[in-house]
Amino acid sequence: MDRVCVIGAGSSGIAACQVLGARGIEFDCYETGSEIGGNWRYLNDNGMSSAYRSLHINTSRQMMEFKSFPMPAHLPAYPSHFQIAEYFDDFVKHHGFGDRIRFRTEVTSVTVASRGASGGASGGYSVTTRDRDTGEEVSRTYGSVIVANGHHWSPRMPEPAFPGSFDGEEMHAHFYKRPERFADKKVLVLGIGNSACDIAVESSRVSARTFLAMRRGAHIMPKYLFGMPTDHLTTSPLARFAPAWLQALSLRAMLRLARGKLSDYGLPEPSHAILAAHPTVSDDLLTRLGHGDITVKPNIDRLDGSGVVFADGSREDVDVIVYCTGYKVDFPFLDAASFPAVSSPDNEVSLYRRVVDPDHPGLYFLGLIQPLGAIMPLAEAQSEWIADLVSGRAGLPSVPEMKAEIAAYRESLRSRYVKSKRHTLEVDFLGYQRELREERRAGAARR
Ligand SMILES: NC(=O)C1=CN([C@@H]2O[C@H](COP(=O)(O)OP(=O)(O)OC[C@H]3O[C@@H](n4cnc5c(N)ncnc54)[C@H](OP(=O)(O)O)[C@@H]3O)[C@@H](O)[C@H]2O)C=CC1
Repeated sequence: MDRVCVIGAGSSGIAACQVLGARGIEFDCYETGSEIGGNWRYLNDNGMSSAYRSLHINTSRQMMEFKSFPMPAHLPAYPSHFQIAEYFDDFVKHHGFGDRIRFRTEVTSVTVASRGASGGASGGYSVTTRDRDTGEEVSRTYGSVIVANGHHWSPRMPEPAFPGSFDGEEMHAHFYKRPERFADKKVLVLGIGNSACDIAVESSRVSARTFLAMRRGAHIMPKYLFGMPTDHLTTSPLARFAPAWLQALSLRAMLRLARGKLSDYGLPEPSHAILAAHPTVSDDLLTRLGHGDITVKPNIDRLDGSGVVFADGSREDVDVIVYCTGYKVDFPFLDAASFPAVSSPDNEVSLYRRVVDPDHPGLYFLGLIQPLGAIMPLAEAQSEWIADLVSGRAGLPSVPEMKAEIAAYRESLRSRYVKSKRHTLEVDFLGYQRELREERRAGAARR
């Protein structure tokens, strides 16, 4: 069996390492930074973590833990990034594969190798790495490559850029770490995703004024409903067996009961259905709005020197704009022309069951999903399927069948979600696990 290359030792990469190791599949894992944990390693020296000092995950501990190593019960329902990074360290120690990760080693290119170079069925892939300390570049050939470099690290600024010019400071959420920099300033936070809400809440505690501008409303979900983490309700037996419309209806009723109308807090009522957008989870936002410490605004219309003019024609003086406008799906080591399935500037991804590039046998993408829930257990389930494929325990359908599944998935996104570059990777936490289980069964039958 060919040796496997795993790119990245964040939460998805380490899930792959664990599964490959347990199946006796040889692998090398390359990580640009000095430690594991990816996004969850605050101030990661790979430069790719978007974590801020106060970050706590917004899915519950039970939702995010790996099946092969549950999170300790003493951790809170919503652990901090410090606790999550420590849990990942313990996960790697527990499974004993730390010595297989080559730290401070950046993958600079992955290209299709000439047929036979790896001894595998396909030609395999030539993976070039650069040692960050010595600068030494090495190329090795692998039959299979698992790409797990994350999709929340490459900042996406507003597109197109807003007209006009701004005299103050502009920054993307990726670079935000602590609120002190906003002390006594007039801060404008753009977006209504999870970064925008967390950053606006923090800013509102120290700033002179905080504005939160958005181009549409969002159904703000609390972290707790009826005394339990909200995602315990969304993975309850009702959610397991009820159709999507019934889940949405009951969630809407529960939110209305517990939280009231969003317009009561000064937020625009969303024009989309409740599960038609990636959830924005925040308890604190509504309180900060109620305290009058955050002022809601519509989208920016234009930048105007010392301030900003909004879509409703109002103008405010602003010192700092924080663009919480999401991230690009980005693979700097893949040439866009050679790997079009993952190279769309609009985050469109064409992968069979969100993992397999039909035109590149042996190339797998891990954790390249955006669940209504946590990525970690899904990356673990994807890794089990990839291990089936690598070890020959499962086979894939034909290329046309895979492309038909991709087209059907894209169509399902179009019909369900608000059109946005942030809704190209969405999967249902439970439904996607079911899908992978069925795929593994079907794959085994194809051998
Ligand atoms: N505590 C946690 O666990 C946290 C998790 N996260 C996760 O990280 C990921 C990234 O989140 P986030 O950084 O919030 O990014 P998102 O992509 O989720 O949200 C981007 C926001 O910016 C808006 N936007 C994009 N472009 C423009 C524009 N040109 N003009 C106006 N608005 C614009 C989007 O609006 P539209 O919908 O119209 O496109 C959306 O409201 C998500 O998966 C999120 O759940 C983030 C922070 C904390």
